Amino acid sequence: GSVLTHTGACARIASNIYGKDLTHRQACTMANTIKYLGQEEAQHIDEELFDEYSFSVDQLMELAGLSCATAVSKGYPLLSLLKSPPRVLVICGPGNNGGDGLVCARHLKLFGYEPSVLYPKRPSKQLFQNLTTQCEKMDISFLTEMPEADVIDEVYNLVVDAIFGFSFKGAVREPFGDILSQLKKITVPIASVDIPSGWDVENGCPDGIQPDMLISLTAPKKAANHFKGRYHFLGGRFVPPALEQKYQLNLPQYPGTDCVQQLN
Ligand SMILES: NC(=O)C1=CN([C@@H]2O[C@H](COP(=O)(O)OP(=O)(O)OC[C@H]3O[C@@H](n4cnc5c(N)ncnc54)[C@H](OP(=O)(O)O)[C@@H]3O)[C@@H](O)[C@H]2O)[C@@H](O)CC1
Ligand SMILES: [K+]
Repeated sequence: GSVLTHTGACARIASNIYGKDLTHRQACTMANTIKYLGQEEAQHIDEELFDEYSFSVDQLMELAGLSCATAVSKGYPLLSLLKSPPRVLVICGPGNNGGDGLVCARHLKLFGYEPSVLYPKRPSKQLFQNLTTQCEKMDISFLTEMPEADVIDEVYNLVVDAIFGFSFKGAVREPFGDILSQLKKITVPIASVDIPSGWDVENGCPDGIQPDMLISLTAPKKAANHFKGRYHFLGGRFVPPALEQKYQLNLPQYPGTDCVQQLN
């Protein structure tokens, strides 16, 4: 009945069943628990989805962003929000994690939320321009600067963190350092897309932001071991079974036709 980390849970299950020391990977497989990916492995799976399985970024980003909006609507239903109108601040970074955020904002709007987007560093690629236009055409406002923490607490019901995903490395560069330091001060919940931004993809970040929700895409990354928030969702229901098997992801069964499932 005690709460265990993923690693602890795997080890306990494996030793209960097999009564011997196993590597974490073996334990995961034998205990049939979901695998938590390292940074390189996440990048390999990403490359394989595009190069071997011929998906386009747009396709997977649409499913990833839809998963994020769906998870938000499950954790923070419209009727439960304390502030009206149901404003949500979506902060988008310079890579594909930021693209997931733009898609998420668009679906949140369709679900009845009032998203505003902060998108301070915009890549020139057509994909991101298109996603930005789609949001603008849906009357989603774009902020010109990061609000102070007390303003966020006053105006917004929650913040979607789509700043950095599994390619984040090294010390945070501006303007994202300032943005993350405001996010450390807010009291409204943060929902992080794939990785809590600023966290090391494998080792987390003890003095970083502490999201209330984490939406792991494809499969959780090792940093998710350090997640202490209330809701951990898995989304990105697009992994072909052969790829899942190759990387021994042991993904749990999504319920029915849902695009997300709650892990804890
Ligand atoms: N395959 C999948 O499962 C799918 C994955 N998807 C999503 O893609 C995400 C991965 O996207 P990604 O690879 O584009 O990188 P991401 O993490 O957004 O960041 C890279 C950007 O951040 C920057 N940057 C890095 N470090 C920094 C620092 N210290 N300080 C400041 N900046 C820093 C870096 O800048 P640069 O190094 O180029 O200057 C670059 O611009 C993944 O987590 C998931 O959300 C879905 O869309 C579809 C299916
Ligand atoms: K993130």
